[in-house]
Amino acid sequence: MSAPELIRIVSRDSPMALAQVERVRAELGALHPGIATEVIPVKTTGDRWMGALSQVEGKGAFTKEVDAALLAGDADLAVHCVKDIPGDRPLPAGTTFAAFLARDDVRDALIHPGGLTLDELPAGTRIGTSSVRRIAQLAASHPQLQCVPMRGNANRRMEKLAAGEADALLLAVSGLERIGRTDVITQILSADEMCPPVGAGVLALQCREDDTQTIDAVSGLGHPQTFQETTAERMLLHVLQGHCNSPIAGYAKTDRRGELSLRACVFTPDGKTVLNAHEWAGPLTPETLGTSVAVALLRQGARELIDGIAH
Ligand SMILES: NCc1[nH]cc(CCC(=O)O)c1CC(=O)O
Repeated sequence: MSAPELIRIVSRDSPMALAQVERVRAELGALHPGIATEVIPVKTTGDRWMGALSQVEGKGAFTKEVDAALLAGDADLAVHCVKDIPGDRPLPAGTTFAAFLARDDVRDALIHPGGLTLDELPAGTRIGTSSVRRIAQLAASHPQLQCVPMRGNANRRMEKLAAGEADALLLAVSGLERIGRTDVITQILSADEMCPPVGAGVLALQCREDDTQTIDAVSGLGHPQTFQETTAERMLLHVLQGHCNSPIAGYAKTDRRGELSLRACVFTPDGKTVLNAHEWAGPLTPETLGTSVAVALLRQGARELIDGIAH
């Protein structure tokens, strides 16, 4: 199969999303210098709507319009944060993952203009985040702090912080790296203090499943270890069937010996109940590891907990 002359790349139009596309273009350019690329930015429902995501299409709000452009043939390749791709339903029919790029930092960071750490923040400090995963974990570890709703892309959240809408923010380290703003970080939270979300720090390349020309051209950008980790995490999310208000964390990690393990937690929104499971893959495939950890959480009552949260 001959390589395509041009690959049209569709993505959200936030500064972070466009930086992600530039990474893809750079990696693709190094692998296939002969392929030209064109960027097609689109605004998604998730970018326009500043209320609760559960009031729009929930988790699909950041991917719907991008996937529609891919399926309509207006673009050949979609770049998504895996974290933003719904895990409780299959990918849109007719599309497939062609590659997962090497994983970036999975951790969350605190941004506090006064330079304090989480432990040092005075009671009542307002943390701007609408993430149910961050809210639940913070309620469990730092109940004296108060979360206030905060949506919008990372640059806009920093503007809102400067305008006094919150006293501090929690944002992904990888996102801040992509927009060149690691300077605002005052503390990086370890994955043990704040368990990352499924797909943290991973970019997915999605194609039409019949477009073997583009799939073949971009599949060389895939990172095998990231593929294994992401596959285990997404299977966990699929089996748990979480909804857009489910506080779920899941983090698969490959150690120095190459051994894959998966930790996952399901919380109540108030952080008072924390279900926790951790397993090593051993001979299991990543899919089976994800299923096994999900089953361990279901045995602890995850179904009742997830279904008990309004959405
Ligand atoms: N919810 C938006 C979003 N989607 C992916 C990232 C970060 C980058 C990543 O984890 O791939 C962010 C920003 C954030 O949570 O701070």
